Amino acid sequence: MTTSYPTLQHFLGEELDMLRDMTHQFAQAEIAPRAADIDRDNLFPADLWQKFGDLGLLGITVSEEYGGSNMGYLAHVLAMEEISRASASVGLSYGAHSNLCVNQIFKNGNDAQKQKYLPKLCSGEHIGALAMSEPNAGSDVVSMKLRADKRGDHYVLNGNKMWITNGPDADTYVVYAKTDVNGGSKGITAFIIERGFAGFTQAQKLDKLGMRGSNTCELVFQDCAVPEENILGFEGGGVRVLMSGLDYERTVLSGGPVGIMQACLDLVVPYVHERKQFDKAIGEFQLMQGKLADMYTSLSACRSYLYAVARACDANHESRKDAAAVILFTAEQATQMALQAIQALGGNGYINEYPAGRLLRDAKLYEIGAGTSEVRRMLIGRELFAETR
Ligand SMILES: CC(C)(COP(=O)(O)OP(=O)(O)OC[C@H]1O[C@@H](n2cnc3c(N)ncnc32)[C@H](O)[C@@H]1OP(=O)(O)O)[C@@H](O)C(=O)NCCC(=O)NCCSC(=O)C1=CCCCC1
Repeated sequence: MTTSYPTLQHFLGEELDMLRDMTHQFAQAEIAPRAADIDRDNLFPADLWQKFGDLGLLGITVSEEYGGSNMGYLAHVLAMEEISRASASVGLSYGAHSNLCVNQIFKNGNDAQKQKYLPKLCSGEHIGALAMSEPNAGSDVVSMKLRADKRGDHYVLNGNKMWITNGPDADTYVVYAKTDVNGGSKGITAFIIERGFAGFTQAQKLDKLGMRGSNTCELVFQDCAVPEENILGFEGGGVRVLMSGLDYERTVLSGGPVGIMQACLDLVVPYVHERKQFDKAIGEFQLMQGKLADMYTSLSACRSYLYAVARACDANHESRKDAAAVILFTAEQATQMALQAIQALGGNGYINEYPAGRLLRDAKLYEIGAGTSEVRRMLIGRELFAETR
């Protein structure tokens, strides 16, 4: 692990260690120095996408024939963690592209769709997004209202999507719509939509509390004609695409909060050596050492759980319960750790010249996006109860 102090070694093996170190070097050199500007000025750094592509990070779960690097979910988590450690905003947009869009097309697309869309998404020529939530369908996602009516060999989409990460910047979108408004979960179908399809527009950009370099917007569909070959999976099969995708999404995105936690420690450890009060470094005080201990323990537990869940995905033993549990735990711990970082830095923690406030604002997103903490608790409890009936 490339830190200035020892952390728990995970013995990931040569290939994964190299990937983590390479991503770390790149992210610290090319992203971290820009993180404050990205946040302050709402800058989406599109120039990074080609570089991510060159490093093989965009199609990390995709096989080589479609332009991917075929390294799996633990690799994806490591990349997500190191990018988010440098800038959580960039990490979020990276995760939305590479998991929510690219991995969904790879897992659910037919060969023609994968040939058409994945090489450009994996190289960074195109940016990806996924559109699930609507103004009145957030946690209750199955109640979505975006309609897709069949007309001959195409579908006509009408309605809108809300809070779409990468929405303003993407070229390729995975979009869920109702092909049977009375069909409940069996009425949902997934489509691949391209920027530039007539009747499809990227509307108002949303002004957010955190993750400010990751653009979010509303998408509007007005008589938008989509060819039937752009159905991802099959008509009426979208809920399976959506729900199974959420399991991978929750696992991979958990690299975000873990990266934020590492960034908190990266900030606090040197600070408690440099900052002197009562004629000694504040790290000499037991109360500060207690804070360091809590932060270290929390990060190590989150990281270890996350790597175990990602390894299970790589072994085709993904679990809905653990996907929900790992993001529940890492997200809540990251928010608490960012609060600890602010407290450890005292007055400096409360001014924007230092990154502690940004880490808190960014961490909070992970208690809401990809399912709220409440939905995650409901899912874990429901699954555990059902499994032990
Ligand atoms: C858990 C939940 C709250 C509850 O669902 P219900 O009870 O309505 O649905 P239920 O009865 O659980 O299931 C429906 C069908 O689906 C099948 N299935 C379930 N899991 C799976 C699975 N793992 N694989 C395959 N099929 C599955 C299930 O069998 C059922 O089919 P059936 O109707 O019986 O034919 C669900 O809706 C949920 O999770 N919401 C949070 C959405 C949510 O997380 N957005 C976040 C969007 S925002 C976002 O992602 C980001 C935000 C910002 C950052 C980037 C990401």
